[in-house]
Order: sequence, then C-alpha cells, then structure tokens
Amino acid sequence: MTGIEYDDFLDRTYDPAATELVCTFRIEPAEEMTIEAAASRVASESSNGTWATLHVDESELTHLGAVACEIDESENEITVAYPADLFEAGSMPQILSCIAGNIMGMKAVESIRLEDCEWPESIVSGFPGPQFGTGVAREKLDAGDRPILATVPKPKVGLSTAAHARVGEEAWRGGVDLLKDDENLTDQDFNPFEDRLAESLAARDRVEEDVGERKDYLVNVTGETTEMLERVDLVAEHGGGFVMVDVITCGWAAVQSVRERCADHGLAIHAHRAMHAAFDRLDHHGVSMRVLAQIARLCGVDHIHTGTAGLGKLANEDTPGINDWLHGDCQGLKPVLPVASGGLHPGVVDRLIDALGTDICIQAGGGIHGHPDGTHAGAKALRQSVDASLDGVPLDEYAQEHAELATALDKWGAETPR
Ligand SMILES: O=C(COP(=O)(O)O)[C@H](O)[C@H](O)COP(=O)(O)O
Ligand SMILES: [Mg+2]
Repeated sequence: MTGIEYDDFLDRTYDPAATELVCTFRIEPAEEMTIEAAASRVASESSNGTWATLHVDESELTHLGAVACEIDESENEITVAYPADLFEAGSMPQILSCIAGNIMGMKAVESIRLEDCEWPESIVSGFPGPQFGTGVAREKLDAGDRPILATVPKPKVGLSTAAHARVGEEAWRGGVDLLKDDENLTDQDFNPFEDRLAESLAARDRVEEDVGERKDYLVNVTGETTEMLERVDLVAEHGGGFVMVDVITCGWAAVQSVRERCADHGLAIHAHRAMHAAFDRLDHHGVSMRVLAQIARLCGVDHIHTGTAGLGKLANEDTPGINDWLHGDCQGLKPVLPVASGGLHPGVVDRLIDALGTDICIQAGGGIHGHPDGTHAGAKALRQSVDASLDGVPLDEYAQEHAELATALDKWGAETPR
C-alpha cells in the first residue's frame, strides 16, 4: 500500500519531460495557505489526487500525478507538469476537465487562472489542427499578402434574407472578401438559414463574375451538434467555402465534430469567440484567451478572433502575443489566421496593421455599414484604408484622392469607439 498526499504533487527541483503538458497558472492562495501548499493542491486535484490521503495498492496504480514544479512567489505564478498518459488522445473535453476543471472552484485558492500551455507532440498529434489556416488568403481568396477583409451586416439580427444578401453584395462589390454572419444570427424565422445561404451565395457568384475576385461567405452554422453538421453539409451543397462557428458557446467537442465534417467537404472554419470574456476577462481568474486560442488551433479552426490590440470597442488581452503564437510553430500544425474585430473602422486601420501586421483578417460591421454613404462606400473606404497603410501613405493624405475614405475619416477620425 502506498499513500497519496498533497506533498507528492510538489517538487520544485522537477524538470518537466518533453512529453508532458506544461501549464502556467496564476493563483491566489486561500487565506493562511502558503503558495506551495496551494500549488500542490492544484497539481493534485487536476491530475489524480483529492482532498483526503488515499491508500492504494501500488500494483494496481498507473502513476499519473502532475507535479507543481516552478513557483514564482513575486508573480503568484506556478508551473504544473502533466504526464501525457493522463490524457485521452484527441479529446479536448477530457483535457480541459483536468487542467481547467475542479481546480477553478477549489477553496484552496481565492482565484486561479490558466495562463498558458506548452503542448507536447504526444498530445498535439491526437488533434487535426487547421485544414487551411493562414493559407485561406490565397487558397480560397485573392487577398495575396494583404489582410483579408470581412464584414458583418448590422443590425446583427432582424434583417430579412433579401436585405442581408443585398448588404453582402454591396460590401463584396466595395472590396471586402468575406461576408460574415453575426454571432447570434443562425436560423431564425426572420432570416432562415438555408434561404440566407442560398441567396447570399447566389449574390457572391454574381459579384465574383463581375469583379473577377474570389469572394466567400462565413455562414453561421452554430447550433446543436447534429443540426450543425447538417448545416455544414448544406454549405457544401450550395457551394460555400467556409462555415462560421461560435466555438465557446458550442463547446470544443462540437467544434471537433464540425472540423471532421468540414474536412469531408474542404470547408474552412471561422471561429467566433462570443462568451470568451466569461473565461478570460478577469486577469486573475479563469482561462486566458491565449489558451482558448491554443485549444482552437488544436481542434482545427482556420480563423479565430483575437481582438484589436485595444483599437476597438471590446476589452482585449495581449492580441499581438496571441497572434504570434497562432502564427508560430506548434508541433507542425498549420498557423491560424487571427481576426481583428469589434468596433473597427477605416480611421484605425493604419495603427491596427502597425500593431498586428498583414497576416490577419480585418472585420468591420458598424465601421462599414455606418458609413454616411452606405455599405458600398463603407467597404470601399475600408479597402482604401488598407491600401494606404500598405503603401505607407498617411490616411488623410490618401483620402485627398479617395472620397469614401475622406467621408469615413470626417465621421470617425482616428477615434477608438466604446
Ligand atoms: O459584431 C462584431 C463586430 O461588429 P462591429 O464591427 O460593428 O463592432 C463581432 O461579433 C465582435 O466584434 C467580435 O469581437 P471580437 O473579435 O473581439 O471577438
Ligand atoms: Mg458580432
């Protein structure tokens, strides 16, 4: 018989093996508890320990205990190494039930935030990663090396199917690459899914024919999983190239199913992150956007929203740092295209590209449809602001020869909205 206690999960001299999943947490220990004691409880509860000392027959036990191995008292940061055998291959729900499960509500910590993960090959190999990733700019669209431009019709819900498709057509003709549904538009009576899909893709085909640039539609397939897979099939039947999924509200298991079905059809996945802030907005508790983006990449989305580096309407974590991770190597997975969205308009595009580079998608709703001369002019203004930024011409100078941009700058200046 052997006893398993909290102390067994702490070893400050331990050097994690390359096969282990290494997680960084920020923790606030409970009152009168040392950070070492709290760290060992985190490692214990998230692997194979519990609150009581256990007595187990060694011969019947696989050693799967995690080790709290680094503790930075000044930052309240701890590192925990998890043996690969703790995890079921290719199951994101099971991984999260370990590393972001009970520990999030454990009384041994006042608060706990999963900040970052280092994903070993042994775990990554169980996941597909993106099918296209940043390659969509050239494989599915004609964006070349410039940022992909996308727009979401506003109001976000309530437009009829015909109005929605018309707004999309105007935006495509004005120069955006992608029409996108909003996160809460799925299959409601005022704008049914299949009608919207058919009408929008018919409009896309007309525009492609006329302007000679490939365009596409990020149609929101979000729903119950079986329903969602049927919607994915419909997108393929109607000749679409992308689906959009609200990945946090659907859950990662559903995203994994959608990824598999999308591979059958060669469809790319645009990940909207509505509800992410419930996990990541507080800097001392929850799961960071960095980790959510990592999970999304493993599960295989091609685009994911990561914020605007503070230039939009929503609070952002470290957008440049997250984007660097999405663009960088992760055990050979394809890179993911980061999407900047939420309160963007032509007047902030130069600073956005300075902050995030060109390998991004720039998505604007109000910043296009709120243009005083309407959607077509708004789309032209956004494209002009990108062209000016890539040519290194100040926006106000470029606006002297580009009326749509001039009107947008008159309206919004370079302000960051709230
Ligand atoms: O509706 C919009 C953008 O509309 P608008 O351009 O009118 O603000 C997007 O759903 C969110 O901004 C997503 O934000 P994030 O990318 O931060 O998840
Ligand atoms: Mg939205």
